[in-house]
Amino acid sequence: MASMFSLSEISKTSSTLFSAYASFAGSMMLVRSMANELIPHQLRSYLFSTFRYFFTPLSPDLTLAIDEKCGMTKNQVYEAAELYLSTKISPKTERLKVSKTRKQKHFTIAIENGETIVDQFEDVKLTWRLVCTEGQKPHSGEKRLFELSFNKKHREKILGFYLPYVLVKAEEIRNQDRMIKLYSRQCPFSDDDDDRRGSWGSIILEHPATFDTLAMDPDLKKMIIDDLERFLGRKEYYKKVGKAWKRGYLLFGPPGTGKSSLVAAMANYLKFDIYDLGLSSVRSDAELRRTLLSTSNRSILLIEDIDCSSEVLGRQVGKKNKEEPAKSGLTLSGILNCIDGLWSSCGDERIIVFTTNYKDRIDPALLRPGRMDMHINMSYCTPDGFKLLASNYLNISSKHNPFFGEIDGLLKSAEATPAEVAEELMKTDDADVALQGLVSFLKRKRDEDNETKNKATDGGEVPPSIRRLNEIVSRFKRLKTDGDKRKIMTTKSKRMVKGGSRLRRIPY
Ligand SMILES: Nc1ncnc2c1ncn2[C@@H]1O[C@H](COP(=O)(O)OP(=O)(O)OP(=O)(O)O)[C@@H](O)[C@H]1O
Ligand SMILES: [Mg+2]
Repeated sequence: MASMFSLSEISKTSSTLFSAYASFAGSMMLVRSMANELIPHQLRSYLFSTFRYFFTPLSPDLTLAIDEKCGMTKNQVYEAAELYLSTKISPKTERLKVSKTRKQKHFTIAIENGETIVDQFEDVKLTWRLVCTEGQKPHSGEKRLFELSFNKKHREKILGFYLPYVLVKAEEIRNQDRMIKLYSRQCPFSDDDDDRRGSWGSIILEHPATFDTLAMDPDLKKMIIDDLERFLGRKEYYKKVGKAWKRGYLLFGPPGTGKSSLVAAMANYLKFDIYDLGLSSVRSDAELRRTLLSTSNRSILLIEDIDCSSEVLGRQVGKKNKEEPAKSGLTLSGILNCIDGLWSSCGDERIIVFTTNYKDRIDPALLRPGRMDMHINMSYCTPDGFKLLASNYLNISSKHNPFFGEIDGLLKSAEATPAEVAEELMKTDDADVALQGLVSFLKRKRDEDNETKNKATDGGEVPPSIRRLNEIVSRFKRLKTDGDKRKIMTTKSKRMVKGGSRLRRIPY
């Protein structure tokens, strides 16, 4: 056919095309290498980006790059995003990273390099993407960042509301998985081992007490929870009024009324660690300062049985035996000043709790107005307290139960602690038998109380030393049966062993 090219013509055309392309490519390479030689690097990248700007269609999206680090420190937004996104993983995600340390309760799940997650915030659709690249400098390791893309018109909303929302959500997730620790001071067996003195050892606090399981006056309980909530939300307020962001509680009441349980409930509620400071092991102000400085924010500093500590604290004043060196150079007001001074200059979200069985015996410095923000009286078991314990321990309510009325009446005339009532309720699974046992126990208690009162009226007031002895005996009886429940919180726990003439705690 006339219109058809002959084979030789086709090969001629293609060889012409090829040589034209080769010469074009050659000239481009030449131009490029000349440009590399002649145009400085910065100008070159500017020209390229301008070129790209004019020749690529305008994107309606904005991408925020959220680097893992800000210089040397961790980027809070990156950390929060990592946690937040672990709850947003969709079934479409193809690669995930799973990890767990020995002490973590749950697996940590995170997306892998290149994976994307789509999130919705009000009417805005957002896309998160994890990008991992090799660091540019040798040994600089992997560089990780999240890219967050969304429509440009939502910039204000995302920066002003969405990212703060991610930070809050991440904090909530962190708190859910956070394990609360109970710190105690490590005390070396040799008094000369100064290096280890004052350092803290910790175990995971697995005390089950919560505000729901605590038998106490419902109004008081609500007041404490409200107080804690208000405290947590008042960071700016404390700053404004120029006060350290801390709160002090003095818990007082007879043994077994739930002081230590309340501290555990507070810690569980706030997700704060507890630092249990046994004052008897602190030898000097310097040691105390060092010890307190190594406690962390969002924690409760617990000083149990402060009335007993005052004996330790007073030793340097009333040293009876001149041969025996003073073990403590501390006074309570010295300690309080140290705590005040340190915490007004460093540390946030601190709670201090002192407990005592005898409020009337403690140093007036502690009771001075403004020192402890709340004085909480943990009292004997009330009818309301009993109802809660019955529901928790036996899963029964007051409805149609013939024992409840009688027990309510008995609780008004006999002083029984929640620990004693709980002890009776735990004796058997049969609710009626347990309640019957509690009735007999309360009657016995009431008769004993009356007997003591009668003796007091017959032969004058019971001397304080006898009263104290009675209290110690009843406390001991309770301890013997209730010991295993107390082992975590109390300072008189199994962690103590006898060493020489003193009781010493086993370091963790
Ligand atoms: N108010 C309460 N509500 C619920 N359980 C309680 C309460 N008080 C005591 N218990 C029970 O008694 C046990 C001992 O209580 P806890 O150690 O809290 O008393 P405490 O007031 O600290 O005593 P102590 O003055 O001897 O240190 C708890 O583990 C708990 O089982
Ligand atoms: Mg206690």
